[in-house]
Amino acid sequence: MQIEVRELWNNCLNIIKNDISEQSFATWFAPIVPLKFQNNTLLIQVPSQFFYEWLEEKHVSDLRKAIDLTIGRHGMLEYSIVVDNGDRKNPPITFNLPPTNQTQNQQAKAPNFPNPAKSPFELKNLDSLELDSYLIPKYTFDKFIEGDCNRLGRAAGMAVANKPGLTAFNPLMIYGGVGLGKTHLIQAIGNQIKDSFPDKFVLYVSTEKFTNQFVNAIRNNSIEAFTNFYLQVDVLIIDDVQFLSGKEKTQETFFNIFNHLHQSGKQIILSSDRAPRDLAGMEDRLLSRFKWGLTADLQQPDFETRIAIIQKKLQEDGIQIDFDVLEYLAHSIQTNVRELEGVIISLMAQASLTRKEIDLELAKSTLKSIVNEQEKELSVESILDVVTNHFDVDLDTLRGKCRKKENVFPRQIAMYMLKELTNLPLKSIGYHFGGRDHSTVIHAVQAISEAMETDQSVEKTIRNLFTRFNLKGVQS
Ligand SMILES: Nc1ncnc2c1ncn2[C@@H]1O[C@H](COP(=O)(O)OP(=O)(O)OP(=O)(O)O)[C@@H](O)[C@H]1O
Repeated sequence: MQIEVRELWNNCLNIIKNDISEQSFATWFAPIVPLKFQNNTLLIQVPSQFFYEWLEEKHVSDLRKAIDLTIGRHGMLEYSIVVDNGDRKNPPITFNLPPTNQTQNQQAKAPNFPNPAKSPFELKNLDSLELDSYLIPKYTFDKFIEGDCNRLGRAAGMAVANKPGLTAFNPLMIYGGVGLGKTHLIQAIGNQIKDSFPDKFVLYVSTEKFTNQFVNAIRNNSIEAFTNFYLQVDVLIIDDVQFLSGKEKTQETFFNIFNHLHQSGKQIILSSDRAPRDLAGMEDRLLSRFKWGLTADLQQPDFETRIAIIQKKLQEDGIQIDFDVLEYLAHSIQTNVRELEGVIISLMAQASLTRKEIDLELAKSTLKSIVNEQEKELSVESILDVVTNHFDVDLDTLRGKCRKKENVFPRQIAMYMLKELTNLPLKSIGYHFGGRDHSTVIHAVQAISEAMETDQSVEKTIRNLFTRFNLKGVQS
């Protein structure tokens, strides 16, 4: 029986492995222990309540698929959670993973519109139906940390949420790079409107989904029903409009829907990964509509905002960490809030697995294990490694306070390289050299830049160091 359950679970793992990232697999599935298989029910042991909740929230569809393919559509899954004293909870918690024929998968997944039960094409009378907005409740303003990076977008979003369709911000277009909070912000607007104006029909839809619905409507000869459905929306939230690029027919239909809603005083909220002026493959008339209201960008969060975001996320899980750990995390992950969240989650998982406190050591080892190869190559450590090897100084001396010329020069080169090869702000570079302030870094960068102009050997040295990172030459 034991062998059978292990084999069964290994088969599940092989299926899941193909569907998720290596890191997620290692973090969330490798620690699971299969315990029993009986009456079509697989019992697995997970290390903590947090694990169980995470799997249920994020990997329900992966598990369902694996169970379907190994046990069959009637397969069930049960959890046993290891409690703090190392014992298993008894009886096991039954995981809410029903057989496929009464599946709840769709609810657990990202909004998957249209849902057959509520197909927009069958919609006859809005009043008689409870409509799904496809909003995720956790995306609220309260959880969206404000900083210089998002102040305008957040304020405009609040204004729109308070008076949908009645401000000049129509459409409201939020744009910005990957993982900077566009979806969170536009969903927060939708959630707040739903709270304050329960009668309004708020609809969130990704551009991809909108396009698929449109293509299906063409195929089913139901364009009119499709358009009519959208014309009944009071607040239309469309995510990732850059995906409309090059899709002329979808753009045309969207243009008509847009015009109609706008003229009727309905609110339109859009997100894009770039500014309207940079949206290639988009009809001019649509682009000009996008610019009618307010366009606000989300930028990379600054250090203080990153600290606040980390604090908030940990607070939500009732976890407190020392400021030096917070500072380390905020200095190490600069670009993307999603990445920042990923690290926090891995950190919590590691702490839960190893039953350790989240301290600097755990933060460093967790972070180290999740940076990808390219980042590894250009990590602070690797750059300092190249410099210390080249000049034959040890790391502590390089980072330390010694003012001897033979140490100052490599230190200034290291600062220069960090400035050139990473996106780290000057303050963070200083942090890696015993907490020196940004003016020391500016001075070092200037000194090396000038030396390169006047002294060919310095220029050659830098060139050599850069080639270690497969860069063709010095970036000016
Ligand atoms: N200011 C913020 N405060 C709190 N959480 C944030 C903030 N900005 C982003 N996040 C979180 O970061 C994660 C990524 O955000 P989101 O998915 O909204 O980014 P996005 O810009 O839509 O990314 P993509 O371009 O990949 O679609 C989410 O979990 C979100 O809650």
